[in-house]
Amino acid sequence: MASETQAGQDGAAALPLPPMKWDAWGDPALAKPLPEDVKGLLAAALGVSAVAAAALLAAEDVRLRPSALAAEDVTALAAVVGAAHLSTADADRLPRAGGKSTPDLLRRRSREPQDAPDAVLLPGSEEEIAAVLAVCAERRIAVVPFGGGTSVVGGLDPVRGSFGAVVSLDLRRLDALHALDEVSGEAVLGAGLTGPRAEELLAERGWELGHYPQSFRYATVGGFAATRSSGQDSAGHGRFDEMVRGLRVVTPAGVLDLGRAPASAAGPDLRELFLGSEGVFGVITRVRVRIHPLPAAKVHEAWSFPDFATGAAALRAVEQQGTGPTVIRLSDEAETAVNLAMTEKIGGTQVTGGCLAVTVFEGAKEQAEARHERTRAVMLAAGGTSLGAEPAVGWEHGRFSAPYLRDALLDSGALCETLETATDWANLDRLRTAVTAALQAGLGANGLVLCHISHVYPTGASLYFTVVGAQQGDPIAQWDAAKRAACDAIMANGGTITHHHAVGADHRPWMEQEIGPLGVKILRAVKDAVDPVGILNPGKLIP
Ligand SMILES: Cc1cc2nc3c(=O)[nH]c(=O)nc-3n(C[C@H](O)[C@H](O)[C@H](O)COP(=O)(O)OP(=O)(O)OC[C@H]3O[C@@H](n4cnc5c(N)ncnc54)[C@H](O)[C@@H]3O)c2cc1C
Repeated sequence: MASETQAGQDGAAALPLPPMKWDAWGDPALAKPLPEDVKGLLAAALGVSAVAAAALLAAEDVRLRPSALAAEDVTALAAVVGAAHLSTADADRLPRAGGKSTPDLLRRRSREPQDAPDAVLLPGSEEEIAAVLAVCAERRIAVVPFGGGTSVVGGLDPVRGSFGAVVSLDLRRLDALHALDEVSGEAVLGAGLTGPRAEELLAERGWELGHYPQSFRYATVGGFAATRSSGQDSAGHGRFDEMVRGLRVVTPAGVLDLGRAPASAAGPDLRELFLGSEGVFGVITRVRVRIHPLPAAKVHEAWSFPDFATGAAALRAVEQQGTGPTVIRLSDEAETAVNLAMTEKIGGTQVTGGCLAVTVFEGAKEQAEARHERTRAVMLAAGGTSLGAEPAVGWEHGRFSAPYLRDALLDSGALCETLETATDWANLDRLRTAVTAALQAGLGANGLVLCHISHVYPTGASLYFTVVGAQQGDPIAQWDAAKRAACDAIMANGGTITHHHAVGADHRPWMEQEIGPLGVKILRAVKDAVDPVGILNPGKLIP
């Protein structure tokens, strides 16, 4: 890596690196190239050509903009976290340069100078975080809280805003299980715990949180809370924000400890202000969550529906009758046809025609079986045909692998990205049709638009779109145009700008339409109260 950073600060990483590769998803050992037959299919059906793909760069060839942190700022911050927990080395800045959206990954391939935080700090306690925020407010340095680094909405963009420099506040050292209350079924988790580590610590005592987003292996507890994340088991365990009983948040104006009782009538619930606050109002340091005993049994069943509308009606009936699946999801015809729900079978023989649905049930053995039987009856009555357990087991087996597939697609010259929204059941078809049409128009005739439902509520559901097309010209601009068209279609057709990916920088232009000008004014007023200098995560969430 070449930059004109302060002398001696270039070179080897001084801090522990994030576990993910800096320019791709996850563990490089698990990355797989696309099989030749899938490449052939992509070339024939979508005109995808590997020639279009910008090559990956070696880390040494990346040029970062130089660190703008003054020597006195480095000294002041090192006095708080310790010199061993601060770095301005490019090798530490590069892996915190952004999140893992497709534009993020494509930007990492650029030979032009890339944006990166001016320094990385690893605080070890709430006191250190409070002191870092005080130094940054006084010295006018912006701060981007960094959890697992899996944002797909530009939530980690190293924006300096009106400040002279920006630092990444990597929260990985807040990784303790602080308390486990087996009587109430609650645990207090450090914000920097990754999903697997949190589950491991709970499992040692026989408990589970049950939050499994596709980014589970790398995302953190603080990140889940800061983005209102939703996991694949949301039908059984709820969204992450529904699991949160309490939060500790360090703001530049002081510390908040929110959530005193299982329920309260003491005015508006301030936890809600910090859930989904995306590092703009404060740094979440601890999260008190509802937990449940590790399930003793699991039952799987997959289903085929003749079309998406029939399948969606079945999911609605299951949710409205409360029959209790832990997982319930439905792929549309296009997603079913390419076997996207079962990553390891992509491009292979079709598992079913029509639309594939997956259900999983958990709990004590009798509970899981009873939930399965009740749900089964509703699915049959709604026109479903059982495919047995195997396709649902297959989905579960490959459920964290799809992001590796995206890397392989990008390398092969395909453009691949996702977006999501939610609406009421009565509006689901209208919204899906409008967003599909907008994405299709944005990608051109050869683009493939796939959709699934993966989160259901008594009154509505999420819609998750995956697009695959040929990279043409500047793929970042190509996706930007398609995404803008889709976001406009979402707003015009009664959807929310995001169901679980959050707002970040990418959805910020639509926030005023989402919550109205008075809503924006309220968020700005809260920002002024908790972060009067405005150092926290500039350019995100609030328009
Ligand atoms: C391949 C892939 C699949 C995904 N699948 C899902 C999914 O199934 N469900 C889902 O909900 N999301 C999903 N996401 C999105 C992402 O994983 C979530 O938004 C996740 O909750 C982010 O957690 P993180 O720890 O990685 O946070 P980061 O990406 O590090 O940060 C996200 C935002 O929160 C802020 N932040 C992080 N930690 C804190 C903290 N402690 N205090 C204050 N602010 C903080 C950051 O500043 C940033 O604005 C996916 C992303 C990818 C790349």
